[in-house]
Amino acid sequence: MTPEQQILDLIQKINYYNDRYYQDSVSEISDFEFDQLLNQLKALESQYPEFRQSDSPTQRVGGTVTKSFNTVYHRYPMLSLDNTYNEQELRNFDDRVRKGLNGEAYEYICELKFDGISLSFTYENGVLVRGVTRGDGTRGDEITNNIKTIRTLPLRVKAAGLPELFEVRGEGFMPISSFQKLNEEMETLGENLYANPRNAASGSFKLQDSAETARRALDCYIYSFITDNEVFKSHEESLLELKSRGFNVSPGWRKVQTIDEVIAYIHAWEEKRMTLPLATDGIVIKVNSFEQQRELGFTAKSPRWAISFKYKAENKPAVLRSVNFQVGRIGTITPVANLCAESERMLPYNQVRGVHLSGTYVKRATLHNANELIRLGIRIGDTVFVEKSGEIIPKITGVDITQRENFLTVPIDFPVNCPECGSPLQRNEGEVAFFCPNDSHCPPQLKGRIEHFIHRKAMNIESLGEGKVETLFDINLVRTPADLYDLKYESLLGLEKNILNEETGKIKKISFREKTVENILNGIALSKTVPFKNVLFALGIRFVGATVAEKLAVYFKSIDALRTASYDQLVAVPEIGGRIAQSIVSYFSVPENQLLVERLQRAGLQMESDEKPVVLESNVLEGKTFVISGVFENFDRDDLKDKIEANGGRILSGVSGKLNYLLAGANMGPAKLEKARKLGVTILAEEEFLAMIRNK
Ligand SMILES: NC(=O)c1ccc[n+]([C@@H]2O[C@H](COP(=O)([O-])OP(=O)(O)OC[C@H]3O[C@@H](n4cnc5c(N)ncnc54)[C@H](O)[C@@H]3O)[C@@H](O)[C@H]2O)c1
Ligand SMILES: [Zn+2]
Repeated sequence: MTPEQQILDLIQKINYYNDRYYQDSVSEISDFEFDQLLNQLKALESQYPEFRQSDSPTQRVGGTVTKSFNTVYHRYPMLSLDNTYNEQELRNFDDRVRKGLNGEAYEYICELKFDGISLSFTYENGVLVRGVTRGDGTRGDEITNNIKTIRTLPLRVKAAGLPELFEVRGEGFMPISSFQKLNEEMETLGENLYANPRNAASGSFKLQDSAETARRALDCYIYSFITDNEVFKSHEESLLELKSRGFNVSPGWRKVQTIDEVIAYIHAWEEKRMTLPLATDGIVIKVNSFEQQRELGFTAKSPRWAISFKYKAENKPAVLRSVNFQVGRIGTITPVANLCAESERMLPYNQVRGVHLSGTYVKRATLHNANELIRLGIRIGDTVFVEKSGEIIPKITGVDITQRENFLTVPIDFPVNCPECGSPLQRNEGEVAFFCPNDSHCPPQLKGRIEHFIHRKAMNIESLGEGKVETLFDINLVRTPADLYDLKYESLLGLEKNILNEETGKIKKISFREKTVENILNGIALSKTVPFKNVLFALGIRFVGATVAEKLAVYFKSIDALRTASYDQLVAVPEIGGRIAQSIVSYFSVPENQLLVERLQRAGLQMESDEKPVVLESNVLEGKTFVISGVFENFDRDDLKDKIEANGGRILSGVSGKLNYLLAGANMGPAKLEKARKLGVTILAEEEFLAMIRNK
């Protein structure tokens, strides 16, 4: 490859990973690997400046804005930070600072680098008015409703002594405990898991449904204060002031005088950060004086007065003792490695503690699927390398072949039969995972189906959560979701079970007391009013997630129409592809499933829907956006919304510069009207709107 091709090739790769990371909240490679690609590109660009591209990822902030939110221009650009993984480069940074400041004395502030997403909050007269993501650094997504779910973020602060308009910035993050809870939930729902808390935070701050964002218990640390005119002299002063005004400033920061002290701070936190309730991926070092920050200035992508030091994920040897094959809710087989420290190789497995890695002892790591076993080429008895991705989830990264001379190793046999029910395993063409096809009798699949059924997004029987389903399942009281509707007070009262958590070794006692039983039965009774689309989702048909279930419910309107639909009828539904259609046809061809649906029908669940599909009347409003406000004569608001959509228009949630029309009824708020006028949005009366759609 010529250097030019190499440069173009790297740019293409980096752009791809950037898109996955910032838009889809997915990391396909580790941060370290990503940063190495970026460094290769930097090196090539400085060696061959003639091939440098003006829009190279070395020259700009990696993120973008999305179509799902209002785009807002930042008053002050939101930049990235230069980063390094080694101390020598940190000393080089210090040299540049010293030269840049011509021998003036200077101080640094060291802070933890929180692993989440960068957010900007604007306050007017002390009131929080806007929250925006970093986006591409110049423009971001306005996610005000979502950031208002952060409990530690003050909606109002004492304005005395502060400018009328100011901005604070911080890192929005998902605490590790929320992250683990969220992933457990995603697993029950059969959805893709988040690889780390950063990706989970990024995905959760950008949800359309703020109520769901609120449930995910996000948080934010504030680390900067920005205004037009200088209020504080230094970063230190602003941190202290932010704290005293009620902002959530992380207490770990420290002022130091020399780069050696910076390095000592880095060492001090390397292990200690693992005990924090959130993920951190390094340290940020900032020149303290604002005056000096201005002297040093910025590059196109980052300030010259700051740098981040990123910790390389700790990687340690471990011994692969055995592999378990777990059966998931939809029958997927996942190999899981049982590990121990090298010094524990000879201990019986129930006495091992595991490898100490990034703050905890690790005994297990997922191996994902059969292909991963082949890719790694590992054998039982091997010495393998383990690290935690995003410092949370342990993963095997490779094998130390040299150790094979010293220890006996044996190949891993991927099972041919389901370890739980003995059925021969299958694998669909083009998929990596093997699965157990016995979905009507395989115990973990049956139990998983019930857990999915009662989930908040399905039948919402939350009173049955946390081990109760397991209890009822194990004593054969509930083997299918339909059994829930036959439960009696007397058969539940007094039941008890101790459940062992294999990871922590702790035992949890589940007991069914009067109040519990009442709650359970009430929850079950209430679930009979849950709409058809939820019931359909609750059945847990493969590939029928919540969105697909809603589409099917709107289109077919009843379970009877759906279960008799042919493959051809199904693929004729917009956005329903062959894979989903096939899965639905197979589902309803299984006698157990037919019986289940009949029993649920008899129990009185909602098996019909009255939701109207959007029938397109015209496209006169195509590409036009609307906000509806106030009261109308001929329509209620839902009708209006339907009308707009039926004619190709789109509804936005708030007035912004991007909006085309504000549809104004009687009694609408003057503030909204005023804002629309200011932004030059066309204001429509009901009559004018009717004329528009009559002209189609
Ligand atoms: N794995 C992948 O596929 C992939 C893809 C793209 C980017 N990345 C990672 O993301 C990095 C680039 O992202 P970036 O531009 O956001 O840089 P960054 O995350 O390395 O550093 C800048 C960010 O740090 C955050 N930050 C946390 N604590 C802070 C504090 N105390 N003070 C100031 N800022 C603080 C801010 O959000 C700021 O925007 C890359 O270096 C790479 O590691 C990974
Ligand atoms: Zn099975």
